Amino acid sequence: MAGLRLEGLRITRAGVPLVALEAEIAPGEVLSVMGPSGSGKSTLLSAIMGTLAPSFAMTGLVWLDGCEITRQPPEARRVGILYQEELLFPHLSVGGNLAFGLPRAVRGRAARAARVAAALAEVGLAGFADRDPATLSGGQKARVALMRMLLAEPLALLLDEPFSRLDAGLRAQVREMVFARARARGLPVLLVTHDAADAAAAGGCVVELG
Ligand SMILES: Nc1ncnc2c1ncn2[C@@H]1O[C@H](COP(=O)(O)OP(=O)(O)OP(=O)(O)O)[C@@H](O)[C@H]1O
Repeated sequence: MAGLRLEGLRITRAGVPLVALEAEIAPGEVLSVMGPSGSGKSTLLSAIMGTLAPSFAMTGLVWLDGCEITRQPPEARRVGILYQEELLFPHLSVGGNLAFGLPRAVRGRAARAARVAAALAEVGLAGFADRDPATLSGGQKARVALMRMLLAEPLALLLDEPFSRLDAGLRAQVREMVFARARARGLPVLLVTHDAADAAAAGGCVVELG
């Protein structure tokens, strides 16, 4: 099936069960994962990214658009992730940050610049390519981080509390933008959050860990 599927996923640490999850996220849908601190939310995201620390053991399968990717190295997985912090490269311009996300297959200066310009325009930041990321507001940084990740053409999107540092008004605005851009591309989204309002805004199913 298209989308992200976790089949009988079980993660243990020193033999102790931490995460057990069965889930299917269709293209354009969101699954919210909630649970107390330490319940394994970030560990679950690492398992999907392929970056699970060696102290954990995992069984079960991860499927992406019908391909089983459980043992694929992280760089081969077309999975995008946004963290609590935007993690923009401070030594690159906004455009440089965006170009970093572009696949190598997009060749030629003009073609790459056009993709970057279109991505900026898509989130209302036309003309921002030469700006220093340090001069952006929190909401603008969040939009750049989103588009850098989407320019890499992921097949699924993982969100590790990316709205938690934004204040209430901005939070709703950025959240809507992330979900809308993901829906427009038909991406399955797995959202980790402590906030019931985030999960409600996502509109999909909610699972609780722990
Ligand atoms: N690299 C690691 N090696 C061993 N144990 C780890 C490692 N990383 C996390 N843990 C432990 O695994 C458990 C789950 O951690 P995880 O970060 O997945 O929780 P979380 O639900 O994301 O928590 P929070 O909401 O606080 O971010 C915790 O008990 C944590 O201490």
